[in-house]
Amino acid sequence: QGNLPPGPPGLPIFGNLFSLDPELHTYFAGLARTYGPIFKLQLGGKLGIVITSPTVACQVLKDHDTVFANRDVPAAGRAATYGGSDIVWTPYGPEWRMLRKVCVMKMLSNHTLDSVYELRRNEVRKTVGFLCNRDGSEVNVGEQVFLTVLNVITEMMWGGAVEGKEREGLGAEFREVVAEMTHLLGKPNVSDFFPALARFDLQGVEKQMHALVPRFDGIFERMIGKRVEEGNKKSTDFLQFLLDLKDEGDSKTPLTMVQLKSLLMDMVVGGSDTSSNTIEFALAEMIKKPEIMKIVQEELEAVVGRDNIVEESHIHKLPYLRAVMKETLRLHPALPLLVPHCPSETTTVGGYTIPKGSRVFVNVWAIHRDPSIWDKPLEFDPTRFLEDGEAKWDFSGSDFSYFPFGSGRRICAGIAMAERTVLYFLATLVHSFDWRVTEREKFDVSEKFGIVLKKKVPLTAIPIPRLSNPDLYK
Ligand code: HEM
Repeated sequence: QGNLPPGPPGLPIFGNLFSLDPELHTYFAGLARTYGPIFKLQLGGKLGIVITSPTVACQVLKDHDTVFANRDVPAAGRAATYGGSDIVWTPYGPEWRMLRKVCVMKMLSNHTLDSVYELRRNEVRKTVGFLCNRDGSEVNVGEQVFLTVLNVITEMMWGGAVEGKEREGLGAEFREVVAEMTHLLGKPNVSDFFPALARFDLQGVEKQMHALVPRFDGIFERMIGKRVEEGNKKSTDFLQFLLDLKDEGDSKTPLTMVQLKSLLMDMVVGGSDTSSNTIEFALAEMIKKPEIMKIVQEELEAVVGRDNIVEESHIHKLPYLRAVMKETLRLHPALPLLVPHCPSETTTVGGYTIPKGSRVFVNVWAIHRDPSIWDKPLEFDPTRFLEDGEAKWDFSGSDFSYFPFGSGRRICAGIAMAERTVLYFLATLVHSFDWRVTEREKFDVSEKFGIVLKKKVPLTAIPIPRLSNPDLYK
């Protein structure tokens, strides 16, 4: 086994499995204080390795990137994505490269995103209208933001194919299924820790996931069937692009129907909760610190004006708001442990042996709060990302003290989309409304762990219109 990293003592057979705290990110941060920036946990038959420093993270995600650009696919992940045929779970190799290229260079490129701005705008404007008509009553902010982000994604996937009541129904259905899927993905599963027991699916995680997938698959099949029947070659949405690509089939690694559906799944599951939880946390932090909200509103007034509405083209002129997004992702990175990596061969990192097949967690949440890197790390202070910080810390993953989207080959495939969605939507919410909350909620920004981090108590607030002209809300 070589020189394995240190770690807490465990029980025979089960190792440290029974001492796992459900809030894994804080639990791991606590263990790192005792065992250092690289430590091990025996999770039944599986070795878990936790990385908690920029130096070691750099070795994993940069120096040995190709070795660690693999995944140890959990049973729930496999069940959710047609056997792991999507970008997130496909092993590093030609198929993953093809999927990534399709996604990053075509579907989520700046060019494509520009061409579908109108769709994002429509959805955001609809939500603004809805919020304006709440007549001083509370709204569940996370729910509204999620539904909007999801509508943007589905619009981009298959355009205006779904309208009216069917659309509302789909929104509610998707929210429920995404929530249950992320819950199952974040839940420790005996099948993953004792592969010999996997076929018994003792906790029923796979069974539950298999029951959820058809609810998406049915919708995907319906949309695909409709499109193929109509032969709508004029559409410029993702679905048409993917169907054309599949039909071309001339490359060495052709796109299969299963991969096509898995890509749709990645968009829905990977793109919705992440962006909407980030917006919810950002708003909650600004409600907690009204002086920051005021600066953002002043910046918006100077750039957009009170007698005008925010457009996506404004977001490049809003450095303070961008700093708010960065600071939100520093304190509340949407994927606090990234998506676990897995070395394809035994490798030495930080002087220790990391055996092939281990499950490697990079605790980006803890690095983002490390007092040896960040001044007053627990304070929400966007100014640290202005001036020198603006260039120093970006989303590219080149600085291992700040990398909320990961780094290296497996870095998030949706950064450009996430940036636009979060900045544009957040700007609109803060520009169009003042947000009033009850005393209790004013100070609450606590988190609940999951593969996607979320607010422990959903943010409920009253939107108070603040623009000069009621017509701006139509
Ligand atoms: C604020 C929003 C978001 C954050 C913070 C975020 C963060 C991340 C992180 C940390 C990873 C894992 C990196 C690793 O494995 O080391 C990831 C992977 C991924 N993200 Fe995002 N993400 C966001 C939004 C999105 C959006 C909008 C999409 C697409 C519509 C998306 C698609 C993906 C995909 C497909 C992967 C898997 C990449 C691979 O394994 O090659 N994400 N994201």
